Amino acid sequence: MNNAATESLTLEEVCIRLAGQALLQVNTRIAPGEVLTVMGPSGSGKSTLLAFVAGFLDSAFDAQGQVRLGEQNLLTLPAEQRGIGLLFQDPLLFPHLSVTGNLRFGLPKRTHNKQQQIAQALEQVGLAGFENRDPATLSGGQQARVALMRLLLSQPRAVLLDEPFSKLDTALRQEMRALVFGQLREAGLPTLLVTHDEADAAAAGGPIIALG
Ligand SMILES: Nc1ncnc2c1ncn2[C@@H]1O[C@H](COP(=O)(O)OP(=O)(O)OP(=O)(O)O)[C@@H](O)[C@H]1O
Repeated sequence: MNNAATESLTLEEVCIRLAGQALLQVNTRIAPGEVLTVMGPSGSGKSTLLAFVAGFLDSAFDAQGQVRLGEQNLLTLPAEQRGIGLLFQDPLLFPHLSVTGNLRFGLPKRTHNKQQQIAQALEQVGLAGFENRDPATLSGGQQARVALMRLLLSQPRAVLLDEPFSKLDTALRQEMRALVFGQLREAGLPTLLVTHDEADAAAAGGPIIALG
């Protein structure tokens, strides 16, 4: 779609504390196109780590360390300027907007050929001709595909995935893993995946760290 990204996402000596107790420690570098999987029991701090990187960590936590994209320190930037794309278990499409409206929302304001980019994005995920559909009329898998393309059209510099396949049925889950990881690799995006599912980690094909 666009030129592949070339930046690494670096989490250097990250230590997050809650009520005076260390919750998690991470020291890692995610290469362009690589997916780092974070696993761990409920309450071990997986979502907290994503919130820290994305820029919306609750003030109940005390965080130390550095987060860098390429050479840029992300921690001094507000969430909306970090260039981080997020995918959750729910596609979170805007129900009052058509598929096109949702994808337009992802596109940077000054994009030329918006309609053409949207049509190409839909074609890439087997949804050619779905431009005017209402999200409520799409299947779960179709909604997940639109959410993925909205993310990619927003030209993020890194991606965070929080249990992105957990609400899909088994067959669809396998298909979406291949699609999501394939697209992220092709786009060269460093990606942090939080999951409980070892098959997700295997499909991601990258290193795994365990919290807790
Ligand atoms: N806003 C908050 N204020 C205080 N404590 C919080 C807050 N959010 C989460 N916690 C606590 O921080 C710890 C880590 O929570 P977190 O949601 O990161 O875990 P998780 O590994 O993502 O769990 P799960 O797998 O269940 O989603 C938990 O003990 C949780 O109760």
